[in-house]
Amino acid sequence: MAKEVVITLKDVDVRFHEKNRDVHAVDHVDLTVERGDIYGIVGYSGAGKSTLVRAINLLQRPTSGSVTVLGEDMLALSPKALRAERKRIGMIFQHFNLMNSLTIADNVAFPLKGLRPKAEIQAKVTELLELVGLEDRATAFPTELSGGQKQRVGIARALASDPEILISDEATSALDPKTTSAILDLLKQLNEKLGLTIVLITHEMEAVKQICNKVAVMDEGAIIERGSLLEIFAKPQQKLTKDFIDTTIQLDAAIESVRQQPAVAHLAGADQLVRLTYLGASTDQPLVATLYKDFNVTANILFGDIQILQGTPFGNLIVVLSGTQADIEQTFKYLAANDVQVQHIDKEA
Ligand SMILES: Nc1ncnc2c1ncn2[C@@H]1O[C@H](COP(=O)(O)OP(=O)(O)OP(=O)(O)O)[C@@H](O)[C@H]1O
Repeated sequence: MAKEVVITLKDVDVRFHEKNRDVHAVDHVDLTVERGDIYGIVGYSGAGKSTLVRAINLLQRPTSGSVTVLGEDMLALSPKALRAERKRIGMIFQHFNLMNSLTIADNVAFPLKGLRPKAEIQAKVTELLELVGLEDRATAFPTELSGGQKQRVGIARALASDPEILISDEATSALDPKTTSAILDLLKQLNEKLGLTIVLITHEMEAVKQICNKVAVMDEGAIIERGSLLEIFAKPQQKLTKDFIDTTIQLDAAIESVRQQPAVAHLAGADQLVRLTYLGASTDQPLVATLYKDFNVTANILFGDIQILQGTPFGNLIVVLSGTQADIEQTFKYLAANDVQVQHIDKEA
């Protein structure tokens, strides 16, 4: 059964006119998000990610295009109806945006103030603080908390009105890697437990890799590539996408150190230094064994990295292939037929 679409952006364009420059921040973007997705939007600073996601709840009105969220044509709503609709779309930010003069409990209660009876709000706040693991910090103030704890408060506050969608705008960018990972785990739990749909914008492919099921890559206001996480990691088409993926395996550093190894300095005859990338059932050992058994080509593994993406192995090997030129060519054909990507690496930088 097709999943319910909860966000549809059609031909969304955002332009800013400033005194000395015109900025085309979002360039005719189409985007479809289904219920239960954790949709990552990755791109460098200035790519237009924030502007794009702010168009979802109309914090940023598009210059043109249409925005449909949870069945509502957002641009057609009255100010009152838009306020109500925004309650269904929570948002968390890089710098948490907490009020330092209020306790943690009051920060979380803030969006509900005056909308529900006090006792009900109190019960809701207790429930939310439990959900994010901060039940014992209700009376503390934001300045007494670590960055990770502050983001947990941000998440609890964003969930106060029981939104169906959560927009995360670089929510882990100010956090160290361990805390980032814990916050991402929390988002994943909330996605599973509450059925929350999440749109996560980030400049870190590592964050996308950890929890997203879909990803779009943004550059200069446009989405240049998109697909399921596995599709994108298995067969990235654009150079920028490949660069982002390579950051998750620290490939540049690996190539650098591989180039120092004697096996590379003394490559013989037809020997080739290549990177093999594969996703799925084939693992490095059968692959390497097959190359030898069927093609007489040995693969000397100089670097190996295997990660599990949504339960599927994603492998990257840097190997020296040794054999006759003809055998190596047969090997490349075999690898291509088996969906193993081959990338040649120069032995010198
Ligand atoms: N209100 C605004 N007025 C003028 N220009 C803006 C405005 N908001 C964003 N821009 C410009 O639009 C472009 C895209 O910015 P945006 O913040 O959406 O990018 P981003 O990918 O989210 O980057 P970052 O992570 O640095 O925020 C940038 O050139 C930015 O300077």
